[in-house]
Amino acid sequence: MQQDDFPVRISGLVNRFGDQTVHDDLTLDVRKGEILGVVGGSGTGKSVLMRSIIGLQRPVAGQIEVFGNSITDAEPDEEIGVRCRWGVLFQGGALFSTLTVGENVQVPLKQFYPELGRELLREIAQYKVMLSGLPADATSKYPAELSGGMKKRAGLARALALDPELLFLDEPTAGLDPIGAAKFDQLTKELKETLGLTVFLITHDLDTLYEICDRVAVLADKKVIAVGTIPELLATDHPWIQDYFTGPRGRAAQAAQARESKRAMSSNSRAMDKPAGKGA
Ligand SMILES: Nc1ncnc2c1ncn2[C@@H]1O[C@H](COP(=O)(O)OP(=O)(O)OP(=O)(O)O)[C@@H](O)[C@H]1O
Repeated sequence: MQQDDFPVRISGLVNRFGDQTVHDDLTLDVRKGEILGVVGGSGTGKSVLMRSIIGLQRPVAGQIEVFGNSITDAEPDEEIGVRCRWGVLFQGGALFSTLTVGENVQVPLKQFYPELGRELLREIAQYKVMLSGLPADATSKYPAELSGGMKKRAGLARALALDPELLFLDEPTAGLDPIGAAKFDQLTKELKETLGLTVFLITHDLDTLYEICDRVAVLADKKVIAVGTIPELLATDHPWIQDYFTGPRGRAAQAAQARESKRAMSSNSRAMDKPAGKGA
């Protein structure tokens, strides 16, 4: 694999707050076009890792490259070119409460493309809102007028504003009901496939991991202790990985995915059995 095959490369990362070491010699590569699930117990440093990648957290040591550009060495001005190639959905959406959804989506557009006219800004924002599965009239609403699920979608619309190649999602399904969470998962997968995105997805949601993640990176002991497909992870004997994936919730998610695959296969084979011709 070549440099271009890894939009994000992290090596030797160290993050500390006072005498608390969060990451110690952490290494991780994100492959182009994958949905990489990032899991780990609470406080293991998943969000700090994401913030380090997008330049919001200055690490104590280590190298982070995004699209071949060093984030760790760069001056703030140098990062701009790379920054517009990613979008971020923060935990809770992080929408500006005094702006409408449409105006929220316009924020990064105005920042990176100040020359865009008002009408074009409005049209792009409207398109991103609809791409995120919100009704068109959500554009003129304020965050306080939206449900939790709609806020996530509004945050997603803003993350997609600049047509990113790389999308960061921090616990996108947290707080959603199971149906809303499943719909958000499907939307993420569809966006990845249609827009050719690479997705860095922090989650505690086992259904999300089983349904849409190509690989999963596990944070524990201040490092990424394993990265691979779920079957590959299951083949390791790390106790946290075993507890996480084979505990009651892990087994339930695995069973749900097996049922879903069976249902998809039987509806595919019914479609193939159908005789072609008039009315078929
Ligand atoms: N700005 C900060 N100042 C001091 N400590 C911080 C700061 N940001 C994060 N931490 C600490 O770093 C550790 C990792 O935090 P982080 O938010 O990355 O965890 P996480 O794995 O995302 O957790 P969760 O799954 O609960 O969201 C925590 O102990 C947290 O208190």
